[in-house]
Amino acid sequence: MLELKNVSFDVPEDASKEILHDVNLTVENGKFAVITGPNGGGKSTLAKIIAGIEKPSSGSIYFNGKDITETGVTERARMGIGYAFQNPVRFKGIRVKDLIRIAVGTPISVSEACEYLSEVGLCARDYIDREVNNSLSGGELKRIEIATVLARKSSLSVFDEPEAGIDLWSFQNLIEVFERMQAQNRESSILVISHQERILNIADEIIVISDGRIARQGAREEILPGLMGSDSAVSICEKYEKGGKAK
Ligand SMILES: Nc1ncnc2c1ncn2[C@@H]1O[C@H](COP(=O)(O)OP(=O)(O)OP(=O)(O)O)[C@@H](O)[C@H]1O
Repeated sequence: MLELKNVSFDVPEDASKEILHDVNLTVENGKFAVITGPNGGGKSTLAKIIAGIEKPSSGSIYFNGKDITETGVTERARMGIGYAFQNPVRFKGIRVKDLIRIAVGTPISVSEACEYLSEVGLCARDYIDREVNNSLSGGELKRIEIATVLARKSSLSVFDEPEAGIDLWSFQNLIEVFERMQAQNRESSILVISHQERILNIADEIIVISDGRIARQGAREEILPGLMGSDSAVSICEKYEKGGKAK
């Protein structure tokens, strides 16, 4: 279980600019939680704090009862927190198969590495020996990164806008990937940052972040109807950008 208690974050160079204010959040084991809300609300910052890339200015983070506030990204990965960036990093000189092997953490065969690529809809033989550099398209890179998170088999997997740059077919595949992840390990949790209605529709819990604060959080059945209001997930952003509250 992940717990954030009174987490705040201000820009290191300018302490007067607080990006997250007093965030309290719990993701129980086995849950699929989605964080949504308007652009610039603080979602990616929160994901980076959970992954250990950024340290909160105040507050505490607990993972399975252990205080991990001071631990860095590598240690958190070892503890079972996987993270996929909004904009994945390119690694010149590293091949896709190496990246997957690093994620698994133990030596694996090429065909085992290929299975993870197939999971995200990539034709494995076309990609397994490719370098993770600028020659990969944004959508390909995004899917390869999702494959590495699958390979990690983390107990908590955090995905920052996994749908960004992904075509419609792959998007449906992505939903199935999440469903399979949870079916394979009922205790594993997934935390996704997304604006997509189809991802919100499969969430157990929805957390709305606006202006650095949790505006709403609760079960999907409770939160989603107020967000959808008119007809689409776009209304989430519009409502909050106008300073409105979800009903
Ligand atoms: N290092 C930084 N220095 C200054 N401002 C920052 C820094 N990091 C983030 N911010 C600001 O903090 C706010 C929250 O950013 P964040 O990326 O967390 O938002 P988000 O909710 O993920 O947005 P989006 O939906 O557009 O991805 C934004 O206004 C952003 O410009």
